[in-house]
Amino acid sequence: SAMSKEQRVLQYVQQNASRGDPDSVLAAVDKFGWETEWAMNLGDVKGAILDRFVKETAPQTMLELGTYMGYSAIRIARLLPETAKFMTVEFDQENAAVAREMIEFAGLQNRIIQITSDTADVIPQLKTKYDVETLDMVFIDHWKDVYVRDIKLLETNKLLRKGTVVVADNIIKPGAPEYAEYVRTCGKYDSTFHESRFEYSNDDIDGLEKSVFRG
Ligand SMILES: COCc1ccccc1-c1cc(O)c2[nH]cnc(=O)c2c1
Ligand SMILES: [Mg+2]
Repeated sequence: SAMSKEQRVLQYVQQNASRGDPDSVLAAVDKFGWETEWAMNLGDVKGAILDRFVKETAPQTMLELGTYMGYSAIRIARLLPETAKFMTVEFDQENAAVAREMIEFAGLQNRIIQITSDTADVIPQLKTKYDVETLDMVFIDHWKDVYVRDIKLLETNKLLRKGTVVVADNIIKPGAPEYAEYVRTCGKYDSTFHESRFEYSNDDIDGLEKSVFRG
C-alpha cells in the first residue's frame, strides 16, 4: 500500500541526510516540513528553544511523552552525554516504527530507550521496570487532552523532585489550556511561557511552557 506521510519523511531523510549525523537528519525533516509536507514535529523554531532548555538543564534522566517520528528525541539525545538515561514513549505502533528507523539512521539508538505503549501505563512502571529514581527533565508533546493526566501521574508516582524541569509543546496551537492553567496555578511549579511560532509556519503563534517543580 502507499506510503504514509511519516514514511515519506523517513525516506526523504534516508535519501538526503548523512547516516550517523543527527543535525543532518533534523535539517532534512525540517526542509521537508517547510517545503513539501507539513508534519507535527516540534520543528526548528521551537526546537531551538528546547535545545536551550536541555543545555541549561543537562539532564542525566530524561523522559519524552510523544515520540511521533523521532524528531525531538533526536533533537534531545544529540545534546545528552552517553551516560544519560533518556526514555521516549509513543502509543502509535506505526509512528514508533518510523521513529525507530529515524533514530537508527541518526546513530542515536544507544542513547534513546524507545517505549511503544500508553504513557498512562508506562509512567507508573518507570521506577520498577526502567530503574528510574526521579526525572531531571520531561518533554510533553503527545495528545493535549492527556497533558494534565500525565503530569499528575508523574507527581503521584514520585518521579519529580525539587528542580525537575517539565517542558510542554503546543500551549497555543492546538492549545492545552487546562494544562497551562494547572501548572501556573496549582502552586507546585514555577512556570513560564515561551512564545514562538507553530511548526513550519511563518504566521501562526505557538509556544512552550517551562515548569520547574518546587519539590
Ligand atoms: C494531528 O494534529 C496536528 C495538528 C493540527 C492543527 C494544529 C496542531 C496540531 C498538532 C501540533 C503538534 O505539535 C502536536 N504535537 C503533538 N501531538 C499532537 O497531537 C500535535 C498536534
Ligand atoms: Mg507538538
